[in-house]
Amino acid sequence: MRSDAAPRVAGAAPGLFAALDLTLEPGRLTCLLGASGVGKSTLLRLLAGLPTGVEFQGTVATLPCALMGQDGGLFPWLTVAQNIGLGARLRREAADPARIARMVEAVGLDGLEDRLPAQLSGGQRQRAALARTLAEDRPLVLLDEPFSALDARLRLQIGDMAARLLQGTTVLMVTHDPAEAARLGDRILVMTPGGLAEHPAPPGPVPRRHDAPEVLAAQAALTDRLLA
Ligand SMILES: Nc1ncnc2c1ncn2[C@@H]1O[C@H](COP(=O)(O)OP(=O)(O)OP(=O)(O)O)[C@@H](O)[C@H]1O
Repeated sequence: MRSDAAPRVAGAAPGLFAALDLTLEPGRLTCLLGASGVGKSTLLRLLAGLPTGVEFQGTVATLPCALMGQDGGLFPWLTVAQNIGLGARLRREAADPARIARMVEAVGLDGLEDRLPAQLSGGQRQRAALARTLAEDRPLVLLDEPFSALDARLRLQIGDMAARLLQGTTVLMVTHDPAEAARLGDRILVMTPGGLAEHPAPPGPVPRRHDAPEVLAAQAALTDRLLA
């Protein structure tokens, strides 16, 4: 879903990160990288209006959003299809079976619709959680390492698919993978305890080819930056 409003987080979390000012570009996919524990998930939760467990002094302006957290958040007693349609059910809207079927197909879970999360592999669970997030069609989508459990081939396929489906949506995606950021980020940000820094994204629309020279160069530069 499109929106011209720009979500923004401005403020500091004492002991975690210094004052930062993040304004997301409407309709663009922003990738956020940074060391473990620096506060990336905290930023997502602030934008989602959820408790963070840390003190935050500042302001948040956000939009109705869909958040895919690191644990996926699937309900164990609901099937894959029921989990994907859960948002509609919670809003007391009729679930749209055609939309659910499209999402199941998009993440390659055909035939597994009636399984419970415990009957799926870790990567399949992650794909089900992604399908649920994409099915929500919110103007802001927050993804916390959405492809971390996937093998290299699925990472490319599902990442490309998600970037296409989310075209025009404002997205903040946390990833630890410089290659993913170089392929999928319209904009790339690196978070440190000192705040946020812009890293130049390769040219061209996302998803970019994984082996394009500019993408490989951006991946290498980003890796160097994260190792510094
Ligand atoms: N509910 C909570 N209560 C107390 N502290 C928390 C809570 N959630 C997170 N923290 C702390 O806040 C800090 C930032 O956590 P956060 O999950 O935002 O980091 P992250 O950058 O997303 O890390 P990772 O890349 O490992 O997922 C960590 O030191 C963490 O221990």
